[in-house]
Amino acid sequence: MVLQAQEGRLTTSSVRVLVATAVPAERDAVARAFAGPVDEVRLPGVSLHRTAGRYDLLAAGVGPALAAASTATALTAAALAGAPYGLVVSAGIAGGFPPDAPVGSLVVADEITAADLGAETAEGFLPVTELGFGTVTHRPPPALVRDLTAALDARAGVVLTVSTVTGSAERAALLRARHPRALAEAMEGFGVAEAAAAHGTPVLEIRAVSNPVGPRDRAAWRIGDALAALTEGFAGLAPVLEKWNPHDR
Ligand SMILES: O=C(O)c1cccc(C(=O)CC[C@H]2O[C@@H](n3cnc4c(=O)[nH]cnc43)[C@H](O)[C@@H]2O)c1
Repeated sequence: MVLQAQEGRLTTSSVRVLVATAVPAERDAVARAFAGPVDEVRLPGVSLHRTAGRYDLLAAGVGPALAAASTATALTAAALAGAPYGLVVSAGIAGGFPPDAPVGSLVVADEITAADLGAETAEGFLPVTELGFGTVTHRPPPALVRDLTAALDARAGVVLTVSTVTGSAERAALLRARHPRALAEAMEGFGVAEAAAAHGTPVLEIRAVSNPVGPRDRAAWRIGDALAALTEGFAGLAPVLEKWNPHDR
């Protein structure tokens, strides 16, 4: 690892970054932000696209379980090779809660929260934490979230992880009532964050909004616009990471 003096502080200039998207189209949108060739690295169970710089891109699968399994595989392989990642980024398109996260906008998670991990009871939904288990929220490094939000002209807030895409105004309102700071919902962030936490690795979630959270209208999803916003977001991420001190949590 190369340590450099920057504005009087020591920063790490060679943190390796694992970016986990759900599908190859999202992974390729991230790749377009980086110049130079991309090499394929095959591991048991997953395949990485390695950029000329410090980024390994992984199409980790749809949903929190497969995303966690794929991310854990990549993290373990890197650790065993003696080249662990210093940061994991969950990235892709997402539903945005109107009016705070409009279609085409970028959201950086300051909390990554599993919205449906718990139990329905007569008194309503209880998260697993209230049942005495585990966790439902991971918090990315606040300084990095702040700097990225400013650099990307993005919004910072809670990004929910759901196993079922919201398809009604009622469900959208219920989620917002339970999570008033929620800006977006997607299906992988919490799984990716659980894998990162198991390795003691900081995590980010960056989402480009392709559709409003609410009544299902799949034909209206602006996937192309969201993928373009994702590419732009990752182009802006690199300079912020250059300055990031991983010890600033
Ligand atoms: O059909 C395509 O060309 C295409 C290109 C890129 C991505 C997709 C997906 O379907 C990605 C699925 C992925 O998107 C997230 N997502 C997007 N909107 C929502 C939502 O409203 N609620 C929950 N998740 C959403 C999610 O992370 C999915 O895994 C297709």
